[in-house]
Amino acid sequence: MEKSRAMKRDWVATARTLSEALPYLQRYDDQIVVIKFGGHAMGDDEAMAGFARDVTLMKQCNLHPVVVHGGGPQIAAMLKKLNVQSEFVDGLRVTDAATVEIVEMVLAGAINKRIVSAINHQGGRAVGLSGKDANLMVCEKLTRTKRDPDSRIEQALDLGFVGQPVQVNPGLIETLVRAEFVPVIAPVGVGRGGETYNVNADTAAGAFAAALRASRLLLLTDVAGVKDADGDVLTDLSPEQCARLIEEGVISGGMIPKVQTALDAMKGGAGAAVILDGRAPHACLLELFTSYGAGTLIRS
Ligand SMILES: Nc1ncnc2c1ncn2[C@@H]1O[C@H](COP(=O)(O)OP(=O)(O)O)[C@@H](O)[C@H]1O
Ligand SMILES: CC(=O)N[C@@H](CCC(=O)OP(=O)(O)O)C(=O)O
Repeated sequence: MEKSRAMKRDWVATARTLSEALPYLQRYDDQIVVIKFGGHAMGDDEAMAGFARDVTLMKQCNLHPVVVHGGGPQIAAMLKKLNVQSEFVDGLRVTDAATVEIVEMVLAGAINKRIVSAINHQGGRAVGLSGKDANLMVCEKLTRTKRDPDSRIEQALDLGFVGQPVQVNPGLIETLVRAEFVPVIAPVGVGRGGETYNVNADTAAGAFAAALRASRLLLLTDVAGVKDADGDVLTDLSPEQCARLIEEGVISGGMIPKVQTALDAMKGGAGAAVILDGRAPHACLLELFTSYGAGTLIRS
């Protein structure tokens, strides 16, 4: 008797949570949400299954998820296995001709199909693509310079086949979304001469979020959100606050391009961006469908 009463209380709480989701389901009805699923956020098979289930639930609720995935740690493991050295400049992998082949194999092959299978296993209809399909993401070679500390002269850095998206053609994605599919996109771009480019997955996700005028860009990473100088997660940030935190050095390392991607995507047409911990169970659902949210919301 005692036990069944306690169970009933749990059911009521569950029903209340479902009921509280109504305004959020209405807000995101027929909206596109781009989700960047980073290599660190992927975790084991159970975490992958949880992510796939949440994505399938979103689609079932008539919210249109578009997944852009990374795979940095998985590329690193494959390069190590094949004895290929790799280095990073400003968080970007210097990518020579041999490396770009391995990057494409890992991202557009193994990881892309793992995510597609996981979503389809949950009853979704995922379709795996890379930026090469239908010229989805046309790139130019990324140019970077570095100031020599002694002469103060800017020197050009050659990162090889690292691409900067210059044109996103989202037509195929829009067609798939309307036909009830879930696009899963590997951040491999195509050059105007047909060459292959390795694109940072945050950058690729931001470019798609802007081109698709997504109502949200969710950047799943391995920290709870953007933290202040005391290490506390900030729930809301404006572009001005982001600029100040970068200037003060509170936002540093890999978080700088992530925040920059969020700001660029918003400038390009996305509604708002959220940086959140992809390893936390149901992170996307909590962010989209509850009043608590998760992570750091960046909006104007
Ligand atoms: N203010 C900050 N708040 C949160 N994380 C920060 C901050 N400044 C720097 N970081 C670092 O940024 C990292 C996230 O960037 P990165 O490792 O490139 O993520 P991913 O591999 O998911 O793309 C965090 O793990 C953290 O070490
Ligand atoms: C140019 C560049 O650095 N490309 C990245 C692409 C994958 C990526 O960004 O994956 P995560 O999001 O898991 O880090 C790389 O080669 O690692």
